Amino acid sequence: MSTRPLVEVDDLEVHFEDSSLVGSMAPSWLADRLGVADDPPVRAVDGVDLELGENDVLALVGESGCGKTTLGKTIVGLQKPSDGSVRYRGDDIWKVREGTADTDRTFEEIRRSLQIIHQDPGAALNPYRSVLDNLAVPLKRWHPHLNYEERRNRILAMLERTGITPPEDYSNRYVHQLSGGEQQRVALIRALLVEPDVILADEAVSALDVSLRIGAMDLFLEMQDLFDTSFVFISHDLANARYLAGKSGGKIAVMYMGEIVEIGTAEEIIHDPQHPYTKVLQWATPKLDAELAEEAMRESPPIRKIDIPDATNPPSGCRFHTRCPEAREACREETPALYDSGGSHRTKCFRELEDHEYWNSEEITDTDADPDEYTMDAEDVDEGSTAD
Ligand SMILES: Nc1ncnc2c1ncn2[C@@H]1O[C@H](COP(=O)(O)OP(=O)(O)OP(=O)(O)O)[C@@H](O)[C@H]1O
Repeated sequence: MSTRPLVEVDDLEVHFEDSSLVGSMAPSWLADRLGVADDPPVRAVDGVDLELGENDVLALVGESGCGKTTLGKTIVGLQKPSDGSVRYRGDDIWKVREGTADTDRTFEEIRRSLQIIHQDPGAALNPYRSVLDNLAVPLKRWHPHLNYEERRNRILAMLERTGITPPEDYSNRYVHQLSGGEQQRVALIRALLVEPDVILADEAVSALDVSLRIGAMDLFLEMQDLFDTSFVFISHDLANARYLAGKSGGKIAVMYMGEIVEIGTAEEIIHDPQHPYTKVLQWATPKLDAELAEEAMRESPPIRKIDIPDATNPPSGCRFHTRCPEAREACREETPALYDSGGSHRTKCFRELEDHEYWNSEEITDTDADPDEYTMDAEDVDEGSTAD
């Protein structure tokens, strides 16, 4: 059996020409007049290295706009990298797509193997067709040899497995007649029916009521285990990431301004966070640890400034230095790498290096943040979300 990772992300960059939305459509004189002709690109993903194994779980977490969706879409081949590569079983996805890879693998095979579930499950389903008709679509495309009866049997079996019972009854209902939770299950079945190796679930549980969220996450993990599928979960909520990575033995990757700043197991990230930004996320997720919640909320946020810098012009050195309470002059001047923090834990911070000049350089200080100004969207999950 190959020990090669299922997906390898190597020095990945996705930069969006911000001006392209206007500039590409407008004549150059108009782009010049609008002042968008030479706008720097948005660095949505900027130098990310990652590996995803077979039957693996990765939870990508970070605040809005940090690049989670762009990275996720690039991992499953829906977004073209500006630089770097994403390889599926050793083959560069975009080279395969463009016909320049030295392989027998087709892009169709890669597309089938890498699936996505959106935040709004209804978006991927036709509300005015029955559940059966909706679920027949991927089967017809990827398993054209199946006849009607075989397709129906597979769909009914999947409905039953995911708790949508009685399946005969549900299969005839229109999608718009289903609850949000039921639609999410149908979207999951739709992705699983093509037997993918990886499913990207982009904020797939965020839209659900808190009471349904744990059940939905449990179902994802059960299906992940049952079908030996790897999952990349995107969440702005560290509590969800903790639950998903903790229960599956997977990893959490914390993103900030297009970069992964810390990666490790749920235990490492939650109980031993090293990066100052991860500590901010933890502070902003009060229900993460009920015992510490009250105490933490009384404290000031572990951050100097609330505003996220401009993604077209990220700060020099460590991108978090403008907000980091631990920042020193060295952080402004030099860019940290992901350093070994023990085990599978890696942290992009000079504080991991005992002998780095960081320790002798001057502290960066400015105004303290007011806790009431802190606006990060910290959605709660209930007590049951505590993963051990
Ligand atoms: N097609 C695009 N064209 C230009 N800029 C884009 C495009 N897609 C994303 N961006 C920008 O790239 C950055 C990262 O966006 P992305 O959606 O990946 O972040 P995110 O962490 O998933 O955010 P959210 O949690 O709000 O979905 C943002 O500044 C966003 O405005």
